[in-house]
Amino acid sequence: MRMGRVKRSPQGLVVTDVTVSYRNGHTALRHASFSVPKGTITALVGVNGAGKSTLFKAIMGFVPLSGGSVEILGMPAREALRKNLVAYVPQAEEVDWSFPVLVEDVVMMGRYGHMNFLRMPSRRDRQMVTEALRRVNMEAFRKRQIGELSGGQRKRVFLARALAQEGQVILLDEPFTGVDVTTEEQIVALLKSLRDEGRVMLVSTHNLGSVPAFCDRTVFVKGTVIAHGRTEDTFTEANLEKAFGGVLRHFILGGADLHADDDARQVRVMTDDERPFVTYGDGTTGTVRAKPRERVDAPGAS
Ligand SMILES: Nc1ncnc2c1ncn2[C@@H]1O[C@H](COP(=O)(O)OP(=O)(O)OP(=O)(O)O)[C@@H](O)[C@H]1O
Repeated sequence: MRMGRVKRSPQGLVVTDVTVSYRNGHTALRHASFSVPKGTITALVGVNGAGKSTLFKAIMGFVPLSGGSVEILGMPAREALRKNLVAYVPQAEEVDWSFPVLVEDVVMMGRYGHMNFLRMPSRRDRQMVTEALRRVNMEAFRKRQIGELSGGQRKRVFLARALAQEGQVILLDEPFTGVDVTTEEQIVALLKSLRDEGRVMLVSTHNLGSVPAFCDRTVFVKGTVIAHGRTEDTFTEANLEKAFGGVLRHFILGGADLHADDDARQVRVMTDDERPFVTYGDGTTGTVRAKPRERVDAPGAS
């Protein structure tokens, strides 16, 4: 009797030895490798220009790879993209907001890949759009022009488009930039519920403080992947130093306890088990005071 093949449970995303060079000859990523299991939220962190967006573009097939490969849900990236399994929520700057289009139309774009060439929305398509708008709390805005919305509302609309697409792998480029605390909390809650459905979320962010609070895994990027793995193992002072180097100041690690502190201009981030504390410029140390509603961006954040 022949034994059936043992089917491995597929990884969410496997990036192997990826190199990307732009047409001007600049190599933005060299030999980048990491993997992410299904049902996880992964943070992609690094300074401006580290290559985070390039990594997203490489996964989406927007830029050609000069080397390496990307596997998504156990299949080559091209196949997963063709099957509409990957959704991308771009940075706000990449979108032309003057283009006159209604919120519901933007979300319906997520359904295009599921429609035939005539692009006539079916009842199911319309239901999916309504459901997606409901999940991001934007139903009331469906007839508004996208250009009339606030930054946080636009983010939610693009997240709704990803949901309408039924993306199993969702790439979010800086979802918290220009977003108020309540919207950030709503987005985080939504990402957690999507994770519990077994989806894969990759989130590039400057807001290092919130990473330990909701990201299961962290990928540190600096022209390549310098560290990756479970957040509790990788979110260490050594990796933060490597990724953010000498510019590591003006922010304090501490998950929900993150706070800005005028006295802490020359902060070094230290982690003491799970309880972070800070060392000030003058060498004194302190524990982190709770001030959870404050956002502190890494240096160089736009
Ligand atoms: N189209 C392009 N042509 C040439 N070089 C580019 C192009 N896009 C990005 N780069 C360069 O590649 C490097 C990585 O850029 P990328 O946008 O991936 O960084 P990032 O980590 O996403 O930065 P940010 O946090 O500012 O969004 C930078 O040095 C950038 O100048």
